[in-house]
This record gives sequence, C-alpha cells and structure tokens, in this order.
Amino acid sequence: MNSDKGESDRDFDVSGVAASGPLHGQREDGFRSGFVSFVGRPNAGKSTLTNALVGSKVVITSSRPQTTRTVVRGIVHRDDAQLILVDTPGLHRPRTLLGERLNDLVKTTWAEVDVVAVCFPANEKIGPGDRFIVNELAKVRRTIKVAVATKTDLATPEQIGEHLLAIQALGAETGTEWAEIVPVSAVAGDQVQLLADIFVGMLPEGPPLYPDGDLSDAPEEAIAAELIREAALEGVRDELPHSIAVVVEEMSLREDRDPDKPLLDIHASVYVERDSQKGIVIGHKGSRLRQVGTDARKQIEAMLGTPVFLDLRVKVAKEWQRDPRQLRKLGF
Ligand SMILES: Nc1nc2c(ncn2[C@@H]2O[C@H](COP(=O)(O)OP(=O)(O)OP(=O)(O)O)[C@@H](O)[C@H]2O)c(=O)[nH]1
Repeated sequence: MNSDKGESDRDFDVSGVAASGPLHGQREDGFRSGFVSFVGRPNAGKSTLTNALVGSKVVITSSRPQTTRTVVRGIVHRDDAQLILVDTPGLHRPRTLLGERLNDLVKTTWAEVDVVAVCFPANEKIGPGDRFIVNELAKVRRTIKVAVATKTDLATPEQIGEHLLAIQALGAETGTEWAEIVPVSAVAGDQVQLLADIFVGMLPEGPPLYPDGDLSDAPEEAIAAELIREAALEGVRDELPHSIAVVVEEMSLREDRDPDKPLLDIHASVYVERDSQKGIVIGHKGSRLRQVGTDARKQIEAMLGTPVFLDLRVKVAKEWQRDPRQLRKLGF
C-alpha cells in the first residue's frame, strides 16, 4: 500500500528543512508494519484466524460460506511491529454480478498487501476450489505467499502430514512459491503466535500505520451492519443462503442524554430479494425479527461498549444480487 505520488525533492525547496524520519527499510529500532490478507475457499477459517491473531471479535465468523463481504481489517499491535490483517471474501467461481465484484475486490487486495496467506483446512482434502484460488494468486507476482493449514485440531497428525505435502505439491503444480507452510489451529490456539512472528518477519520496516489500540478501521456502521446480518441469517441460512444484505441508514448518539448514560440510536434496513423471504425474516407476528434485533443489539453493545437502541426494517430489493444499481446502493 505504498503511495508513490511521483514527487521528488527537486519539486520542492527543501533548503533549511530537516530530513524527515526514516520510512520503510531504514528504521533504527527495526519496527515493522504492513498488510497481510487471508484468502481461501469459503469456510476455510480465515475470519476465525484473524480474530485469534487480533484477540478480539472483529470479523464475523459463521459456519456457512461467504458471510464475509466487507474488507475488514484487524490490527495486531506489538512492541516490534504492527500487523494489519485484511479479511477478504472467499474467492469463488462467479455466477452473479455480485460474485464478479467480490472476486475483483479480492484480487485488488492481493496486489496491494505485503503477504497473502492462503488457508487450507486440514480436515478437508485440497480441491478444485483451492486450485482455482492458487492459480489466480500465482498471477500476482510480487506479493509474498504463505500457505496456512488451518483447523489442525480437526485432523490427525498423519492427515496433517499428508495435507502439508499436498499443499507443497499444489504450489509446485501452479508455479507458486510458498515462503512458508504453517499448520495452525485458531480454535485451539496452536501455532497462532508462531504465525504472527512469521508474518512480522515478512513485513517491511516502517512506522506504525494506525493509532495504538485500534482493533479495526472498519467504520462502526460496517461492523454494526455485519453483526445485524449475522443475527438475521441465524437459523435461516438454508432458506436464505446469500440473499440478505444490511444497510445502516443512520447511527448517532441520542441527544440530551446524561453523558454518563449514552445511548446509540441505530436505524438499519435488512434487505431481502423476494416478498416471500420478507416473511421468513420477520417471522410469526414479528417474533423472529424481534429476536434478531435483540441478538444483534447485544453483539453491537459488546463490540462498541455503548447501550444501543436498534430499529430494524425489512425491505425487498428485487434480485439485488444481479442488479448493478442495487449493488452499489448496498455498498458493493
Ligand atoms: N475446529 C476448528 N474450527 C474452526 C477453526 N477455524 C475455523 N473454524 C470453524 O470453521 C467455520 C468457518 O470459519 P470462518 O472463520 O468463518 O471461515 P472463513 O474462511 O472466514 O469463511 P468465509 O467468510 O465464508 O469465507 C466456523 O464454524 C469456525 O468456527 C479451527 O481452527 N478449528
């Protein structure tokens, strides 16, 4: 994510101006900073690993594929480095316009980061989906590539051994040079620290890029929208696999409140594709929507540390996944 504005000292009068502090590659303290992006087929464990590294729930995880639509960054603050994790949607063979947009988003991210880490779940065989991703990744030349064997707690040592060999073979087959192949379990906490150390060693030297303590630079609206979407999908994923989008229309602190008792007002719209889906989301006499609201509110309160008043509306945006105008409106 280097910005080269094409400026040089000759463009400015620099007489009497002290040299600025060293940037990448020249820090006396050896501090490193940079970007790592996890990729992998849906459900590979990318979000869970991001959370394990950051140590807080920043990215939404679910047991169903393709819930991560927004690029959300988790930030690991260390004494020696700042590791910025970019969580991307799962790359997949595009079937809709939304699918194509997501894939473009993924590839743009790959070219901009310092390291791309491909996640291969150890409890599943390498498949065509993995091959597709690695083939696409091989086209991005400059970026360092790391293979991560995820979910090792779900595999036997023999399976893990075979898995690592298969990852190596896939690298050779696709012309991808793995800088490292690392087995981890985000759930058991195995090798997560080692993975962080490996990433840090691959980052360029440079100053911290985010203020100390920041966990994510995703706007609070985006975090709230994801938490609402996760709650709305709960229990109806089979019926509405990829048909729910959430837009936070308004988010502001309620005025005239005692400063010790703030209240955050959030007005959000839950979009579905068809009238029939609206009924599913709302439920009998609104019971489901109330539950969704309660669940999402608790999650948002825990995340942002402020009591929340959440107002949810369900709206129909016909065939939004195929309509460019709707997609733009919904933030894709
Ligand atoms: N046992 C075990 N389960 C894991 C581990 N990592 C992830 N999972 C589970 O695998 C499922 C998918 O994990 P996610 O982190 O959401 O996967 P993802 O790659 O971000 O998925 P998408 O957003 O769909 O691309 C969830 O049910 C996780 O709880 C792990 O190390 N061990």
